[in-house]
Amino acid sequence: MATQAQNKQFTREEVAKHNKKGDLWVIIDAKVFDLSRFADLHPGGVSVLLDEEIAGQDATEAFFGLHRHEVLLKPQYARLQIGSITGETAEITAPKPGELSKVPYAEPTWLTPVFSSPYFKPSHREVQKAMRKFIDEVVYPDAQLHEEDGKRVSPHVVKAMAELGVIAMRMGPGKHLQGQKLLGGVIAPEEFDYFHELIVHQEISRTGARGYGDGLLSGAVIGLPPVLNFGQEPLRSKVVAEVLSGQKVICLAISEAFAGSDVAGLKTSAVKTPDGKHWIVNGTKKWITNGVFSDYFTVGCRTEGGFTVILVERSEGVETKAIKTSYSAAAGTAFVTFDNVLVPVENTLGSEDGGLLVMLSNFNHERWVMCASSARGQRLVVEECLKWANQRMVFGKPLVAQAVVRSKLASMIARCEATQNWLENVTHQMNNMSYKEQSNHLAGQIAFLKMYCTRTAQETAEDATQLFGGRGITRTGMGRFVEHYHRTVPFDALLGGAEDVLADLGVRQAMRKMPKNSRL
Ligand code: HEM
Repeated sequence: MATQAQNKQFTREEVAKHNKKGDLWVIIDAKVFDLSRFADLHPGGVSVLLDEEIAGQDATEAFFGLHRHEVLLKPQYARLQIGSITGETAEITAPKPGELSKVPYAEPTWLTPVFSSPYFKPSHREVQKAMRKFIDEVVYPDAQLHEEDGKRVSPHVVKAMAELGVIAMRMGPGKHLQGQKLLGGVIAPEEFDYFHELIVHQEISRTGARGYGDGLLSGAVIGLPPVLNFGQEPLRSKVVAEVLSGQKVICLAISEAFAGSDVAGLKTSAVKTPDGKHWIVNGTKKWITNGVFSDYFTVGCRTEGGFTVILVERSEGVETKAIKTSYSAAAGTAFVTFDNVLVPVENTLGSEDGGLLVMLSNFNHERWVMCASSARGQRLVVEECLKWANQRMVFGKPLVAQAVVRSKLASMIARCEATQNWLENVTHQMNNMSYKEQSNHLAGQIAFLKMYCTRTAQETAEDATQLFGGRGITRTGMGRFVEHYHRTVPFDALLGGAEDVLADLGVRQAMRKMPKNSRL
């Protein structure tokens, strides 16, 4: 809110008199700023402020060519405003928490005025509204802070996510939602479908903080379903309740330095004790998201007759070390070692030697979640690029006046729209198929969708970096989201199956369904 001093009115002529060192005012978007004392502290230096086209003048265009709007919203800079220009009103406003963006293509069509959708009902909009407000107000500030300092998600965010049922909603529709007051009662658990879940993931992805986003208990999205679907009572209810309430953290521990997409090549072993009451687990796991701060590990193990999934609790013999990856340490990415870890046989998830089924039934949902986030991440970059191309002046014209820039924007927008539309179609199929049918019919579709999402995401990252130039490789300032996106986008192309592996899977699935009587 404007202070009394900020309500003062000045003419442009009055402002023009304050144009020297020690007495320096500028106009930005009809607001008058006194930079007299700030000039020496200005990160961009003093000389640029003393330029005759800036000092005492309207610096709006110069300012927005060099700074993000958020600079003016920071309290230490906002208080430099001393008033406004008589008879003029500021035009540039920051989006309010929870608001939809008005920038074209910054929202999917179902959230764009006048457009309609066959898929989304009023309850989806209600969930979207509640999620956006929650993300903007509670999660976004924490995300920006910890993406940078590498610390894990703050306890107040975990608490709020648990209370609003966000952790549970990220696991999809199902019995685990029963008894949860989702988003304070905005949606009944039995009404919750895959489109509601799609919204939850896409709103989270808007934080533009990829490492923190994974640190936001993504381990549960992939590590808890095996417990939920294959765990034995009473362990199942205990672990599910602990994780959904945010008291305990779980992760999925499958990939190893020895094998990633090649599940059959895993070396971590589980051998029964002579009395048959325990497993003894030995081995290592690598790139385990949330592993650093996990209490439970859903572990893929080699067993005598094949492959078994076992829930290992953090206990003697379990150690986790942080791995430095190209995104934030807030994700808690770990190298995990199991050294003669004793685990009760009741912790077996699914049947002994039947671990492949446990893993495979998890994959479709996991990959679809990644598609949801990836598609929304691309859209965020489209919005950044549209704003930049519009406000950045080059050769005396906005960047968007260049045909080559428009061509890049066109490709970005087309990829983004194609991805979201395919994603919505797949989501509709998920809503109308049983879990088993999904495994049978959607594994190929989802594999191709993920391959397409992550390839197009990388193309968009490249194009965006070109548009932002040096700022696209700078971690602060105008291009900070583009730099971040370009640096972290390869994660999506690797997690949940590398692109080439998924492409191959999709084609093999299709060939299996080829009719025997079909010929050219
Ligand atoms: C209220 C007035 C201003 C404030 C609070 C301010 C603040 C800042 C801050 C925080 C930065 C660091 C980069 C960032 O985080 O975006 C910066 C950089 C810079 N500022 Fe300002 N600034 C102001 C006005 C201006 C004006 C009028 C100019 C005119 C030319 C200017 C020129 C620059 C330049 C050249 C940089 C370096 C940009 C870069 O490294 O890409 N600033 N300013």
